[in-house]
Amino acid sequence: MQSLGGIRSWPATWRTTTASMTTTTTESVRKVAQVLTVAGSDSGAGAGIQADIKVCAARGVYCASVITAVTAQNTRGVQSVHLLPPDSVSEQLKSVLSDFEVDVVKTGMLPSPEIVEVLLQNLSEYPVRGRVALVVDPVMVSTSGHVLAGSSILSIFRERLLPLADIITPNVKEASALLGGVRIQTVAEMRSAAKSLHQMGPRFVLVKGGDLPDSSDSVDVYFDGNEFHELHSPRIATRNTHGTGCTLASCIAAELAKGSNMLSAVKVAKRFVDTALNYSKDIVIGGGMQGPFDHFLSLKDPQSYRQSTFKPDDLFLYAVTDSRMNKKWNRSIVDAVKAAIEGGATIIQLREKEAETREFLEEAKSCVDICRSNGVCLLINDRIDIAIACDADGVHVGQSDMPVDLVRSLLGPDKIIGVSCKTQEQAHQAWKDGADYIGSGGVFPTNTKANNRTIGLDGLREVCKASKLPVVAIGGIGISNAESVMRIGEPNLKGVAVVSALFDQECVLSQAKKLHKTLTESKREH
Ligand SMILES: Nc1ncnc2c1ncn2[C@@H]1O[C@H](COP(=O)(O)OP(=O)(O)OP(=O)(O)O)[C@@H](O)[C@H]1O
Ligand SMILES: Cc1ncc(CO)c(N)n1
Ligand SMILES: [Mg+2]
Repeated sequence: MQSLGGIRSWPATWRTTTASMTTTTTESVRKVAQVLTVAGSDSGAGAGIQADIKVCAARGVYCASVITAVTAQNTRGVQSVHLLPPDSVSEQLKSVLSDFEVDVVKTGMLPSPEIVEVLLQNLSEYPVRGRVALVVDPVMVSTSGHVLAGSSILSIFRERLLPLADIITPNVKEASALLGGVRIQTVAEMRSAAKSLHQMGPRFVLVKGGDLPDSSDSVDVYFDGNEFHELHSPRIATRNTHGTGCTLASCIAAELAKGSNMLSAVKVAKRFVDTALNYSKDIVIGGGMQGPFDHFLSLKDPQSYRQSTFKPDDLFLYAVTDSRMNKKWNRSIVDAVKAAIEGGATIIQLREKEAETREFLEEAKSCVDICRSNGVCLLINDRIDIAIACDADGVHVGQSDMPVDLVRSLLGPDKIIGVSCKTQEQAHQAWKDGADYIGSGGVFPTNTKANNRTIGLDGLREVCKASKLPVVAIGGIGISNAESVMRIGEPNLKGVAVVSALFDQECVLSQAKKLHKTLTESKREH
């Protein structure tokens, strides 16, 4: 198989040629993998064009769309189907194929022989970029039993479209229809159907077994003309399987567009469908028998959204946990966090250098619940993986941890990122990289952090002056000296972060209350 380009990025000199001149620019260009889906619109957005675009986006591939039909569909079934005129389909195809560098064309609902004809015509006029380029999902009947493409398309499919296809992905009913109605009720019959379909000309065949009766596994049969592969996954008990077929085919197309070989693309796609079904097995969208699922693995219960978005004033009394201190005082992280919040902490950071990952994750999840129900943000020190896994509000990183811009790209735009800065240069960089706040210190000598240079109140003032970001002071701060810190009077110094002053104490609650009082008084005075 010829390999495809995939995502290419080259920073080298780029030459653009126009009719009148040649310019040389050193700007880098980033080519992206591109799929074109030719399919029907599903108003319920679980299948069809809408699914295809979501899958490609989820897989990091651009997806252009040519609409062949507009269906009125929901989770109860298909209410109507409106075919677009073949001329309109043809215009859409020309627009995309004449302009975009399409790597892979994926077809879904092709509801009439005339529409297949204009597709074939355009594919011959505008060869696509990759030569492994055509994924045909021969959509015919919806799971609810509605005909999306009738028997009139069978002969043009068999004779002209399938021979051009790199892969076809029929479900058992579609495989049966293409083969003139043969019985397909077992994996053995799926294998024999795959073989017969291969003789119609596609390079690879995947017969999907989502609708195979009485199977505890969901089995798909792949045939490359030589060898069979059975792809098994446990059948997921869910009503949300609408659009699995479109999703599988689009994911195959997306992986091919990135340069994958066919078998790897199919395996990734199967795993993607499986993961998405599992993630969304209990979501409720619509009142009918077959619901859509979540291609981005990110739909959430409205209750679970972050209660409070970050405000600079949240840095006022910033509590940072420490496992050694909790051990020493024989309390859990969860109890420490509860007491700190009750005493007035306005933001929490879990800084657990010694905890085992599994244990830390469980504790972090409990802390997220506590913080969220109190409207207090929870950050994780350094461990981006834990922050993602427990859906914390953000992370705090040091200068030798993962760079802030990379953290931002991993966590997305709405998570909080704080970064420790000792110098003006670091403060400038924090702003450029998209941090939300700066932690600056150690202001005073501290035992909590070994080999940590003390910057003093002067150093803190410099960092504040160098940045537009809100700053929280850290290092050796407690009830006795918090006021002297706040007195430096820089407008972006929003509060103090404390470790020992709260957690290396017998009673976290009373220390938090005292510190909160001190800070409130010093705020009133300045
Ligand atoms: N309940 C399930 N659990 C796990 N995998 C499933 C389940 N249902 C379908 N699949 C998988 O989803 C993919 C699509 O298969 P299916 O046979 O349902 O296609 P389809 O009928 O064309 O889909 P649709 O018409 O609903 O879009 C296959 O890889 C199949 O194994
Ligand atoms: C538009 C459209 N395409 C494909 C399918 C198959 O799931 C569907 N239900 N609707
Ligand atoms: Mg199905």
